[in-house]
Amino acid sequence: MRNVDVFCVFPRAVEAAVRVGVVGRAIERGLVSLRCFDLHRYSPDGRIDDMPYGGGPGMVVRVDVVARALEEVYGVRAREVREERRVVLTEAWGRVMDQRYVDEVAAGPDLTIICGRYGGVDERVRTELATETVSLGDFVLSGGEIVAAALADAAIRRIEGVLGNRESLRGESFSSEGLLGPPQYTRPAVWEGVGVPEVLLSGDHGRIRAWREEQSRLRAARRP
Ligand SMILES: C[S@@+](CC[C@H](N)C(=O)[O-])C[C@H]1O[C@@H](n2cnc3c(N)ncnc32)[C@H](O)[C@@H]1O
Repeated sequence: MRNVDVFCVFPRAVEAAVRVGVVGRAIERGLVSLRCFDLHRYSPDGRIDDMPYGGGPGMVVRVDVVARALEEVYGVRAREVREERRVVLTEAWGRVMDQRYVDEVAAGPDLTIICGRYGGVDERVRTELATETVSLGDFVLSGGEIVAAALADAAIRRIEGVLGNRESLRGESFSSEGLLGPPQYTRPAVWEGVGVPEVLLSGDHGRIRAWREEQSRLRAARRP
């Protein structure tokens, strides 16, 4: 994956969250691309939602608007986009994102994320246009923009060259089975009477490594 496209109602929200820090610099350097499209631009009448068939509260994002957006951006039939790209639809009940999924996305084809809003998205977006559904967790957000930003950030930082020092990926939470990132400390060495573990000040790299491994295991075992 080198290119990430997001289709949503609030593109600036995604841009603001992703174009910062290391990921923002990677985009500026052209290592990866991020484009965020406003679905309103692709509606023939300016409306991207309509009332649900069968009645009920909450408007539904229209499949024809999403399809037209995909067609205009990619220049192929909307159904064909998923033959070339991973097309992710954000859904509260979708596959819950974890590091394994993020790594799969980073190593896979270019990414398109379609964000829902309002009462949800016409089911035909899922069945006809998307390759998969993804969730940030078992709770309901107002829209998929936060999910898109989370997935884009997490996947882009796994791309070779994005982090100055790839070493920092090793030992990170979820990078190896049964381990979480160890506790970290920095100056001051004592803050309000609470000191840093002595081993970290010892300069003994073997002991420090062993302590960190042990802490990573403990943290995983005691995870709430
Ligand atoms: C208010 S929610 C709609 C919830 C929908 N009626 C349901 O019962 O699942 C609007 C949109 O936000 C997005 N969304 C909300 N929570 C999410 C989550 N936890 N993960 C991924 N997307 C979410 C989805 O795109 C959803 O269509």
